[in-house]
Amino acid sequence: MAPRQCSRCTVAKAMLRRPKTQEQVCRECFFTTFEEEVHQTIVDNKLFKPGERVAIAASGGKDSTVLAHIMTTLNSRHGYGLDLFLLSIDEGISGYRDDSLETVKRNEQQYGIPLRIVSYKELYGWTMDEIVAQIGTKNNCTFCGVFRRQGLCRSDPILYCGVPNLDTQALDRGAVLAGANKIATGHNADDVAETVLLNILRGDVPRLGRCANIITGEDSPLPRVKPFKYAYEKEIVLYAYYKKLDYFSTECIYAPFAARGFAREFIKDLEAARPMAIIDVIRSAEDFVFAAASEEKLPQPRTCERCGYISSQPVCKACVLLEGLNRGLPRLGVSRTRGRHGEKAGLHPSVARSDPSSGPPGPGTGGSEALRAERIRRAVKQVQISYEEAGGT
Ligand SMILES: Nc1ncnc2c1ncn2[C@@H]1O[C@H](COP(=O)(O)OP(=O)(O)OP(=O)(O)O)[C@@H](O)[C@H]1O
Repeated sequence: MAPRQCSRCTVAKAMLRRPKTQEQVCRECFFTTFEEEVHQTIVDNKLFKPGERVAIAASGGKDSTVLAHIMTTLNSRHGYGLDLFLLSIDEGISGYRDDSLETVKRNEQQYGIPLRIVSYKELYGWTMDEIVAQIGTKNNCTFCGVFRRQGLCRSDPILYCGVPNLDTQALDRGAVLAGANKIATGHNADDVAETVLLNILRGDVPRLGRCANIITGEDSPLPRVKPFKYAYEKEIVLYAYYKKLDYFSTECIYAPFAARGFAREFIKDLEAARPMAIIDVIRSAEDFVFAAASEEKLPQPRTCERCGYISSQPVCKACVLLEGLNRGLPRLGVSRTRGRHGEKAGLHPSVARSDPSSGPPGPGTGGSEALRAERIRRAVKQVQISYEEAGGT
């Protein structure tokens, strides 16, 4: 049987089936299509303006490494006129972040753009290793998520809501110190779809209205953008693999199950049944129309009276957490988010407590693993049947 030709160039041999579109393409066409789709996202959504100084939030992981590679490629190919640099937050997690920072240091050389590293230790006086020694591994993601940026960390996905600049954030501080106008993060389509789903499950309409935004904090001095909003995680991995990019692939040692949260597994199952489901979840969120009243429920940004950074409260969450650490009361402020929705909504406290924002969505939360797996299997089966019934192939 003759080898199948690339459906794009129709000359070269097809080497892979694109996870997003199922097209069979050669490697070169995969690279150019992937890059040009990101370029189109950037152009269509006016993510950057010429002359801007852009911090690429670089963890050393696959998403931000591919982002750094693509941003430098597109910046020179299409003449964006951006002043790019890598910005890394060193949370102080030995055996994890120190190793991934070594990768980012090599990326600095490989992509020829400067690197700025900002540490929790210098900003807050504490490393995550020291915090974990105080608080243990149950609520540690709350500290990390708040200090880095509420919700940048996937292990605390419920919080990465797209609400701009509500708390003291290491990335913001680092970006301000380095004179940036914008921060670009490696959040991908799977991350966004997962957040949409979590906000639906949680009934958090105000956040649902914003979580699919490609730009957050548009009116602030330091907006954040997600150039990979429509890029599938699988394609990012394939891109990094075929391009032989240098990235770090270990999960955080303090949240080893973080990437296996319920919503993430569900999104993966939906994708397996119908690849465009990820985009459809995002598009649904984009097209929701919300009552004006739901916006009013979001806390309005103000200035923290202690540190001066933008906060939703008189004293920002980072300052509350820090105060607890410094007073030897590390739990101070940790459980404040509990009941914010469930108990206020009149739910029984035991139901409200299953609110996943109170901890990383590891396998242990809210029912046994077997029950959860069964629920997912049933839900996916329903999707498959209705999809087939609808004439899907
Ligand atoms: N320590 C860090 N320093 C700088 N940016 C970070 C850091 N951690 C996360 N980010 C930014 O937040 C995005 C989402 O972070 P998350 O923890 O969900 O990791 P991820 O999806 O595995 O991404 P990556 O593969 O880039 O690590 C990253 O793509 C990156 O842009």
